[in-house]
Amino acid sequence: MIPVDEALARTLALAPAPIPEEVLLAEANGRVLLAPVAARLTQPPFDAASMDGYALRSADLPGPLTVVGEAAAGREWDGEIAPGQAVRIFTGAPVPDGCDRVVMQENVTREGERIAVTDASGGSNIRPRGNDFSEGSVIDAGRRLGPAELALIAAMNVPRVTVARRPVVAILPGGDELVPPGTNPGAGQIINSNDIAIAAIAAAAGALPRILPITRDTAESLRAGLEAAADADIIVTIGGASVGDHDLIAPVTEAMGMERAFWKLAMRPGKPLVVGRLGNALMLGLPGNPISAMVSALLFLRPLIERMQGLPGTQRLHHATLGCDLPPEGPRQHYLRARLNEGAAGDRGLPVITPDDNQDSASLSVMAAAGALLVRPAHDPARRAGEVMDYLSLRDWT
Ligand SMILES: Nc1nc2c(c(=O)[nH]1)N[C@H]1C(S)=C(S)[C@@H](COP(=O)(O)OP(=O)(O)OC[C@H]3O[C@@H](n4cnc5c(N)ncnc54)[C@H](O)[C@@H]3O)O[C@H]1N2
Ligand code: MOO
Repeated sequence: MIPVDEALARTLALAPAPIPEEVLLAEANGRVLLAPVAARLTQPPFDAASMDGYALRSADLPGPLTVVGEAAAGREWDGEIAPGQAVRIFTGAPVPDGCDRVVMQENVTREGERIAVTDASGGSNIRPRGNDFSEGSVIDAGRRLGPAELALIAAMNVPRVTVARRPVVAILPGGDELVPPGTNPGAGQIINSNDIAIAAIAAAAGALPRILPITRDTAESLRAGLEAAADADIIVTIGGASVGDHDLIAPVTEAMGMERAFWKLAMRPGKPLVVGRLGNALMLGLPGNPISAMVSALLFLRPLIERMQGLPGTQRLHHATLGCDLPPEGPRQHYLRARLNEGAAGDRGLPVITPDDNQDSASLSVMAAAGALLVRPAHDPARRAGEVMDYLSLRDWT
């Protein structure tokens, strides 16, 4: 069994280079930028008022002054004021030449065209030209676009962006015992619940998941399922990854010519994970136990999808203070379902993390209640409450 870090390195080494595609900005949320974006203009393009009020010369304060015109957003006043003059101005309007200050209207009294400033304290209330960005300013490639980046690129007057194509992930649940949610399970049958979770993890990482029909525990059925998935970028099977007589992933994929990167790793849960290349696709054979499948997907599928979009695909470890004593760890790196208490500030203000007593790799209720996976390296010595430990958040699945 290889260690988790080596297994992840071998998985990421399989990732093909990201494939660029151009999309409208309106379709780019959540996508990863593959080509840098350069601003086509300077923002703001002119010195702009940041308050509704009067534009004037500081030297003339406190007045009285004469209002000689009006400037609004989209309607500039293109004169130049003389000493003793002011221009009525609204937020976003270009500040007329000669003015070095906008006094907000609450600090001004006005009679006819005459104003006097009652309070001249405060700043200039002028946003200087280029205060936000200048023409040619660059947003680097390699970051995922969210609302703030989209607005910035739009303001830069760039309507289309080059992003990574979303990898297509075919998901193949397998097992004679599985029936879909909403059906009446017969004797020995259980509800297929894994595919939906794996699809959600894949989608959150930026992929396009496609759930395929449940395959049966025969080599023919599994082979047909794998063939139906062959044009995906990544094929993810669920179940049958272990060594039982009905666990067909290893023998069938081997017979189909899979180049294995590894099978089995020192990880708990998730030991039987198999990863490799099958035809033109990459393949991850996840273990069937629901928590094993989800943890394997978080640790391997998510980084692989990220790497295929040009992101690093590294795990985002956080720190927390342990809420209880723990016995020494076994030979596999352990990802324990744990509750995170952000309110109870532990050492250095870190949240307090406490693993659940039930670490069964089939217990979905524990997983759903957990906010975190506490990470314990293989052979980690006994730990005392109060020690600082690593964890993966289950809140930011992306
Ligand atoms: N002799 C050994 N037995 C097992 C070993 C081992 O090393 N030697 N490893 C164990 C570990 S660790 C795991 S994890 C499991 C994984 O087994 P498989 O990948 O072969 O999974 P299955 O046997 O097909 O299923 C396990 C369990 O999960 C349920 N399941 C499967 N698919 C779904 C689904 N889509 N939705 C909901 N539940 C699903 C299935 O009914 C089983 O209960 O092997 C151990 N055994
Ligand atoms: O590792 Mo299995 O993944 O214990 O449940």
